[in-house]
Amino acid sequence: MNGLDANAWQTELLQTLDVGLIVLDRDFKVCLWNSFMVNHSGIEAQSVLGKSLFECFEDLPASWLKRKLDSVFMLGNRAFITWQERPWLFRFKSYRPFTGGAEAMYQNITLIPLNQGEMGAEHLGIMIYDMTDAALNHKALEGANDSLQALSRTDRLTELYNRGYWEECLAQEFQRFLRTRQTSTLVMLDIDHFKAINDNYGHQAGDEVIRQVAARIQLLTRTTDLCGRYGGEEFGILLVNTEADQAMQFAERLRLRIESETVQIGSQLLSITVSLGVAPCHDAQVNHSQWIEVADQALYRSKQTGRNRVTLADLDPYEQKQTSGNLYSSA
Ligand SMILES: Nc1nc2c(ncn2[C@@H]2O[C@H](COP(=O)(O)OP(=O)(O)OP(=O)(O)O)[C@@H](O)[C@H]2O)c(=O)[nH]1
Repeated sequence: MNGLDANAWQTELLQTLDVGLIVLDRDFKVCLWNSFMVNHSGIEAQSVLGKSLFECFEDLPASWLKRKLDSVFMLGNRAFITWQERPWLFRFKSYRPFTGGAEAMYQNITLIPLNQGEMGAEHLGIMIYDMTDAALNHKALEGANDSLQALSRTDRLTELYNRGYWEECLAQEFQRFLRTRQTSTLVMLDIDHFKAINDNYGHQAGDEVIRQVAARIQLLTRTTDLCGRYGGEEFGILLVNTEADQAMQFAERLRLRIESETVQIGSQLLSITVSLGVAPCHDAQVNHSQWIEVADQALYRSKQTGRNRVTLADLDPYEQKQTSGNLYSSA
């Protein structure tokens, strides 16, 4: 085989390669434009050969790309641009049926210095790899992981956080309090006489009451607050960056809201009340479990003293303030 033949089949191979191939000179003028580029850009080689790439493709990120190309020309090192860094350089449609979901073809780019001399490379090859399948698979996997993570944190009945994840958040918040001394306050809430609802109206009615109480909690809290289902009909609400008096006002508002809105079960309208315990984070608590314990004691006190009320925990358990109806009182 002579040199001319070798040149011919090498050119033929480059033309049919399923990879985009462009060769540029130092003025960014196009010296080679293979059939992959013709097929995907819709622009024939004779329309771009001898012209500046940046004149032919005005939507290229010119200053960013020129910087990259110049450094390959000068330093003579290869450079890579991945689809994660920049999804595409040339905005090509993605035709393959499997990758129909992609807005455009995802690309990995390799920049290769060619004809290296003392003054750096004289030419530069740009290779464009179609990464659409890999990128979409990667994104689908990420999406599935996100959904799985959300599912593993969520209580199925109420769509609030489940106990495990909510406690993790509380433990983190407790650590943050130790570092920053910024007070957050915990509100524990339990539905009153819930067993009677189950007994009188059935378990499904009980579930609906739990769902409705959760919906009201979600409605009255901010997105930064962390609401979880702690047990059957008990909920934990962590009010981030909130002092005890503001938390008491919140808890009283929530209590009133639940008391004033009936829950419809079939043709019946049920009146629901809840008891609450409020506990700000405090130095006297050694960990988040003690924090829950203190709030739970205040909740227990609300139950003991008649239910449908809010009790503020005190480090001295005999010094608890309460609200019931519209009145604040001391126990
Ligand atoms: N429907 C339903 N019931 C539940 C669920 N989890 C726990 N329970 C029931 O909730 C009831 C809780 O009753 P108790 O702990 O005696 O409390 P209570 O009747 O609310 O009384 P007080 O809290 O003292 O006002 C029990 O009957 C549990 O079986 C649930 O997911 N769905």
